[in-house]
Amino acid sequence: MSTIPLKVLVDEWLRLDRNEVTRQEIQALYTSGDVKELERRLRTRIEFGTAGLRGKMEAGWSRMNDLIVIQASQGLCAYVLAHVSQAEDRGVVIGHDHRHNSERWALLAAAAFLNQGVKVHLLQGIVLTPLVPFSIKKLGAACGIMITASHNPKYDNGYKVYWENAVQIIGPHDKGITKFIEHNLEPLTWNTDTVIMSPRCTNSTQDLVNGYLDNIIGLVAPKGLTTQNLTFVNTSLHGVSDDFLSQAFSLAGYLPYIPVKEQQQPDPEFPTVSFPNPEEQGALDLAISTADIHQAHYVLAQDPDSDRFVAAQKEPDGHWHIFTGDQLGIIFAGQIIDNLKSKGEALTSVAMVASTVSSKMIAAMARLEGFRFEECLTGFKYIGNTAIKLENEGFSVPFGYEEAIGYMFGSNIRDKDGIAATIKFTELANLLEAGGSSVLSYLNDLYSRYGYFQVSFFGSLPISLIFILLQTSNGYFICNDQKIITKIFTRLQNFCPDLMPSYPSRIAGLEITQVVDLGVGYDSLNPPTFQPSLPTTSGYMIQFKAKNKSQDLHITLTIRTSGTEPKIKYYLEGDGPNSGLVSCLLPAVVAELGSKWLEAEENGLIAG
Ligand SMILES: O=P([O-])(O)O[C@H]1O[C@H](COP(=O)(O)O)[C@@H](O)[C@H](O)[C@H]1O
Ligand SMILES: [Mg+2]
Repeated sequence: MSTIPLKVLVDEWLRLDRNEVTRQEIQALYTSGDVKELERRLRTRIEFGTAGLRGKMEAGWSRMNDLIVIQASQGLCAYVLAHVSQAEDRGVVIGHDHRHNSERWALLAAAAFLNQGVKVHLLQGIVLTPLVPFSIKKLGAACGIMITASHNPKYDNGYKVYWENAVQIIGPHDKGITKFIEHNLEPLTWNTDTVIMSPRCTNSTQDLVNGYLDNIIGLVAPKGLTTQNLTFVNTSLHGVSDDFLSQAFSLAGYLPYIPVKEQQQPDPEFPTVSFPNPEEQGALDLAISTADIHQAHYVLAQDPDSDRFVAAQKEPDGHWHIFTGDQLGIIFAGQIIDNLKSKGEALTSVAMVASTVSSKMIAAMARLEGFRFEECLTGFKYIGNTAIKLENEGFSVPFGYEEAIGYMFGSNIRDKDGIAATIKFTELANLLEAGGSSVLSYLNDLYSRYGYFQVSFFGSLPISLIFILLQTSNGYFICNDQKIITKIFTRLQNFCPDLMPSYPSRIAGLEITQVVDLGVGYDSLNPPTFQPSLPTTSGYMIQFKAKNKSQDLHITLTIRTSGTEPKIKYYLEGDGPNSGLVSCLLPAVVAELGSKWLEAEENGLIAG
């Protein structure tokens, strides 16, 4: 589209779009001569990112709207018909969350599939994301769609796509589907009125929800084995989880949790949080104050589409410890390994998966316990597909995780699941309570068994009291301008203009010893091909390893562009024999990353 005159793009939009609101948006921008905004909206087409299509709900090819949903569904349907056997009758599973437009887009997607003769398994009512992969597997469907923007701001919405293996799509399907979308741009139907009445549209939502909950209950010990002395507060962050979680608690035999009333019901306006992302600082404030009022022991939280999970524990001094994504990953891995060991099961045929930007603690556990650990690219689609690959090699894969508070349990859902994680966490907390312990103590126990890993910073201040050998510090910079992002990464790839490629050679007094650029497929330590062991990824992603020989300090620093939000994310892990030095080093690395590498001030980046 790069050479097409803007007027042609405007005319094409007005020719195809039948939604009066979005038509008017483009018309008004054209009438007022807002070329800049029209360029932003119409010059490029929205692409599959970390979790499908995701963007602002407004008119334009680069945004989320009716036309984009129809075109994406038509292209996906044609691609599935061409690549999946018996796709017509196996059908597509379609679910949606509670966001503005979500139900309408689920129906538009359903209409597109029905129009091409493909059966639709419509999950009716508001559902949670993990129900889609569960249903695909249960029904043997050909693919699945979930309309959600997960944790993004209220103005956004999205379109997650699952393949027949019930995992979100990766290459080559993402590129293949994109091509098919480009060949199916002419909308064939806008009619959603007949979808539900169609004989090819089935509704077994209640059975599927029951099966989904049974599956989760199957992950925990039978009723009656836990004490009930603990009080839990749960927040759904205005998302979809409460209905499902309350049922799961009851089926598991747990006493009901105390919901954060103001955030309990699905609300597309997300009125009490500016970002409904449980990873954001402050997102748990209301839950924590509710927990204080009720003298609760733990706070539990799911993200709005209920595929992610976070928790906090009240410490004896009254301070709340919010577990990081890596800490929860380590805790769940420990819980599963301990459980398998208590049953006398051999661990040699067990495998676990984590993304390459997650802590390496599970690798340390795997070495000591003798199970297999495999890392993969960022994004749960890679974790799910890696788990299936390992299963095909004969391993059982009871757990996988990513630092972005995503956890996968058992083999029936190869995706992260906030309800399953909440139930497993609650089971563990109750079990530990029976032995006079707590989840935080259990984490410390795991540190001393397997090594000392800890996320320990609040801003730049170390807050952990745990003795640390290896520490991580993750964060991000907000950047809304793609051109600035390109400029920043191009500069990093050409740091010394005389050398090609030439990445930075030092940071915070450490010497860079290895650069792996997964955006271009380059590993400085793998001559002569310089091919990295992980595949290349769309967007930017560069991993640096650095060391200070004299003080025996090491860091791994990964910088990447988010595929769901306008952010440059960084993931930093450091180790050395002197934990005090590591504690001082990490903020110094973050500071230099911001000021010198990313030139945050000059580029108008906002640190998160
Ligand atoms: O939004 P969710 O809960 O589906 O989560 C999605 O986005 C997260 C953030 O991705 P990024 O770092 O590219 O922004 C990913 O970690 C996750 O795998 C993906 O499923
Ligand atoms: Mg989510």
